[in-house]
Amino acid sequence: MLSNLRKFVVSHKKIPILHVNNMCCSKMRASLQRLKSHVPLGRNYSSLPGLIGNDIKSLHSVINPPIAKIRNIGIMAHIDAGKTTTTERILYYSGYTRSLGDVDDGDTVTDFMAQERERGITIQSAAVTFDWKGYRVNLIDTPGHVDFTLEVERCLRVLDGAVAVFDASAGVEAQTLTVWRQADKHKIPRICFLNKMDKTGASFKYAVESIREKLKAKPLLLQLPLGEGKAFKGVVDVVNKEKLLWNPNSDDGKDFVRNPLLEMSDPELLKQTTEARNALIEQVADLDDEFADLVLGEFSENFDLLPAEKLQTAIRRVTLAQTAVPVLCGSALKNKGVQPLLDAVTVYLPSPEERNYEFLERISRLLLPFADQHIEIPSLTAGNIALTVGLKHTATGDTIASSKSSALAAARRAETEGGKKHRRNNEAERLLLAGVEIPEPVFFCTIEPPSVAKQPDLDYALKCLQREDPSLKVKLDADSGQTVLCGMGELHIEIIHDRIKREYGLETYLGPLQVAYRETILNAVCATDTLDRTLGDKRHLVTVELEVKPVETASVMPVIEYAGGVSEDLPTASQEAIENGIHSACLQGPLLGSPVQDVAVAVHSLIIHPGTSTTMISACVSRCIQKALKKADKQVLEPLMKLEVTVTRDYLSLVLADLAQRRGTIQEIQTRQENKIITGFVPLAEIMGYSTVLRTLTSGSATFALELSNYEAMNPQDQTVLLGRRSGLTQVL
Ligand SMILES: Nc1nc2c(ncn2[C@@H]2O[C@H](COP(=O)(O)OP(=O)(O)OP(=O)(O)O)[C@@H](O)[C@H]2O)c(=O)[nH]1
Repeated sequence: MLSNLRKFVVSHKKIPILHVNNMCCSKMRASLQRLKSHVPLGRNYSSLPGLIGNDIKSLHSVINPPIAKIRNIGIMAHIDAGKTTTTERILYYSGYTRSLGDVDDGDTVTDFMAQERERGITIQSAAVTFDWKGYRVNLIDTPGHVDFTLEVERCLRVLDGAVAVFDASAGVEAQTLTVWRQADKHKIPRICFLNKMDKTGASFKYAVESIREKLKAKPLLLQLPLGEGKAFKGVVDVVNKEKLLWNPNSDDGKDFVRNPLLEMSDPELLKQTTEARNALIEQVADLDDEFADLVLGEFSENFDLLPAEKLQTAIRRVTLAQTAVPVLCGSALKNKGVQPLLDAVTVYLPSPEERNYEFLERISRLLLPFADQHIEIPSLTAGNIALTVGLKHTATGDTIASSKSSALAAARRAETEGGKKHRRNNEAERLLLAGVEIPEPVFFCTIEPPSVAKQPDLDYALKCLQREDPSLKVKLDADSGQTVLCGMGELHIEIIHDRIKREYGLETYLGPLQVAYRETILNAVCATDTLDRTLGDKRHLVTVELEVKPVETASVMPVIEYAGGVSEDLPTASQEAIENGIHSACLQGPLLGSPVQDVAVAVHSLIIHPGTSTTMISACVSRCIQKALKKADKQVLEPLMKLEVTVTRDYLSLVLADLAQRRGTIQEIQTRQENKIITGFVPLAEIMGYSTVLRTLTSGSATFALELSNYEAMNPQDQTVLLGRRSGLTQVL
């Protein structure tokens, strides 16, 4: 079966651990089918002579470059900053494609899912491999829309470096902050690319300032733009004091000249560049002691004498140490500035051996990804990214070892290095790659197959999609027996629905989209319960006395406490049964059947008759908690979203008035060039279908980004309305 394609990273280190990640799973499935029938994508891949033709020999010679010459990088940004367009240029200049793809024409290499091409957005990450000036670059284009945050996260954990792309007219936008934080978490060295320098309103200074202020990063200005907006024609290389000008008559941007800045021809620009270079040298010297010694010793009198290579080496060190980020600029759409960006990737971002991965070596079937094409290869050296097929029991986030003993050995080593204590029977679990953090879904809706006979097919499709995308949750509604989809947003659920149709041939029906509420209690309540049941000749008897009380954890995992007498001599199996009972009871609150958040459960006493099964213990505890929750004063919590709307001045008051009607609270209104940026909070229930409303209100000129902030207590009136609607059975929002 081809349904189990998985992606992994192979390490340069000795430990045979395989890191599995299923990026591109469905894409690769599509590609395999496409490859079989030899239907090209309408793009020319002839720069890979002999490769797609299964010529393993010729391939072998190109797949194993020295590790120091490998760069595994991701491209990340806010939606629409231009990642895909930049990637297209990169592929073109590296010789991977022969023509320039265009997002707006729907013919890019990396956005090859039908939904991506139709909507002009990236949904799944796509991997491509190409060479640039003797370096092997494995590049992953990640989605920018907030609904697909998890996809970005699972890419980041296997990457060595990243290029953060910004819209130079907007600077740091909401989703940039999210991906930046994710990259911080995975300690990914980065380069910033200020794209869209050709756009009206583009401002290098503004964008750099926003990197400094919002991302709290130290930007290293390696370039200065030559003109902005319509006047943008090239860049100045600050490190080398050179001017890079693109030929205005060249329609693909391949033709550009690099000339040293001279006193005679460019006195003003030379002065400006020298100042920028001196500032850069001082900034790097502040961050790197070795460089500071060099600069203060040999070159203190005249920074002009400092060779560019020495400065580059120091910039590389601070980039790898993540104490600063190199900043470059250009316009991917107008084909300017992409080649120097590629140079910077090879010069400043790390090779796999400069990162602390400890992965492994071989697997039976290996594929090298070229977006939606792939080539089977016999083996791969460490440090590369590839795909594998046929893993039936793995899912996103798994780490695979070649053998249990190697995993244990590696775990032991990790333990020694980490210097932490660990339980013996848990050794293998220790050697996991940093897992992906799966965000909680905020929307749900029912999904029905076209007929009852198709239910197994739907279950299968959902199972496969969930393995690829753990942010999609599927559950069964115990009352109605319906399948329920839980997702990250309207777009997320829409795409899943569409994929079930296109990839699994099933026309399904979605129920109305509903908000995933939570519940909590406002006071502490005690309850007792006894379960006495005789099954066959066995008597099961349990009596429990417990207390549920409010605590502030912002989590649906209840805090569990035992009174002194209870925990003594409590067998592990009984303890597990109690905790299972507690957890299952807290999954369905008494108000809406939603998960209960912010509670602690204290077990005061427990009497178990000998021979009572653990299932009965769980059932008794669960029933007792339900009883206590019912008695308590209860509160519905609703998802509160952080909202950022970018709108022109003319429409500001309209948008604000509309937000007020949606129970929105405004945090601040900033001015960014001609635009106003509104940031605030609004309940999710009030913001469904907002994209259409905003488009209508502002004649399509405004954009917005939405992110879950927290769960907030609903006010009593709104709660009464909601409960009233729910008791009338289905709530339609
Ligand atoms: N003016 C200008 N427009 C650009 C530039 N780069 C991209 N665009 C346009 O910006 C829009 C978004 O470009 P994409 O490349 O799809 O952006 P993206 O970041 O990949 O978007 P997602 O994948 O959906 O997050 C398209 O209409 C592009 O034509 C640029 O350098 N200048």
